[in-house]
Amino acid sequence: MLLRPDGVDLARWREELSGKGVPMDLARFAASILGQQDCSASKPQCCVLLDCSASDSVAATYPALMRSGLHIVTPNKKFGSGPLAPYRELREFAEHSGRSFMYEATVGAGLPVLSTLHDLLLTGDKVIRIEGILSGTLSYIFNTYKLGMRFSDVVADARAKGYTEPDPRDDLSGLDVARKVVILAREVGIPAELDSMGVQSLVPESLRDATAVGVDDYMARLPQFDEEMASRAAEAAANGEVVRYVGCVDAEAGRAEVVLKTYPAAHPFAQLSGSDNLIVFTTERYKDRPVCVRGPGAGAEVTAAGVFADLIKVIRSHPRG
Ligand SMILES: NC(=O)C1=CN([C@@H]2O[C@H](COP(=O)(O)OP(=O)(O)OC[C@H]3O[C@@H](n4cnc5c(N)ncnc54)[C@H](OP(=O)(O)O)[C@@H]3O)[C@@H](O)[C@H]2O)C=CC1
Ligand SMILES: N[C@@H](CC=O)C(=O)O
Repeated sequence: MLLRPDGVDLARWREELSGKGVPMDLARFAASILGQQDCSASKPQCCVLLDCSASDSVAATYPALMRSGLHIVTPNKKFGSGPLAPYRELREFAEHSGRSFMYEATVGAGLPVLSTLHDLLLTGDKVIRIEGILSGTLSYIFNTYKLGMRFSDVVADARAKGYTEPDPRDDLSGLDVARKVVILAREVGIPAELDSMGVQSLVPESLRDATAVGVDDYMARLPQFDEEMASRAAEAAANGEVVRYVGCVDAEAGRAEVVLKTYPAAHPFAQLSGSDNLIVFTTERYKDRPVCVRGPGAGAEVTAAGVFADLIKVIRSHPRG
């Protein structure tokens, strides 16, 4: 892993590294590693791929990289919510080979969501239901937006704060929440696939079709949705309700879904602030008073902390690689 020295400009640092032949594309880097000898045999130290991109092509290299001896730490949801068969194979390979696949930051960023779930399962608890506000971006938008504001301004603000995905369409379409729900559902044994998840988009058809335009064009077209959002929010407010985007895993029914619902203003989902996530685990052990994990669920600092904690765990549990 290469760490940028304090005070060095990112662009200049990148230029310097590529001048020294350091590959800056993770997928190409992966290919170059695979061209070498078995990583675990050739290097005594712990080798970890730290994928902090949102790239499908980097995620596709995980199985081969793990077979070559690397551990994988990532906040990237593409592999964990990708096709089920390779996902299961990688988890099984990791289990038998002692390689680690660590992905805490894929759900709730730095919040202990997956580790809490793992500990509940590890100690014999049975999950009944997982429900929550799983998007820092959508939470921020709903918590910040007030009548009279422009919806598009609040989205731009969330993007500037580093809460959105590299492509904010993933957040506004509900796809990012659906990915997190797939990851959670698989933890409790539901063979969830992203394609079969019912996802309700926050933005209208006309904007959803804008796949051909780039992110900046999309952001420029977003004000077209301002009026519709204002009338939707006004309607909910007139009924004393708020609109929230919620992911739900019903472990008993073996079902997972993402829904846009209205809640009374006193509901815990309506009481959040900023980019807060709130994940509620109802289990056999915690049936009457479920376990709740709450806190900021997006942003560079908290996400980096989640990734770093995973990295430290890998290094500690594999001191010799
Ligand atoms: N932002 C957040 O709050 C959270 C993010 N995540 C996840 O973290 C990941 C990163 O998100 P975020 O930091 O917000 O996104 P950014 O767009 O800020 O950063 C992504 C980085 O990945 C780099 N990148 C993309 N493809 C490659 C590649 N093939 N090889 C090397 N570098 C590459 C990009 O470089 P370049 O700019 O040159 O393209 C960019 O620097 C995503 O998977 C996201 O889902 C998870 C939890 C919270
Ligand atoms: N874009 C995501 C970032 C974390 O996964 C979000 O808003 O929650």
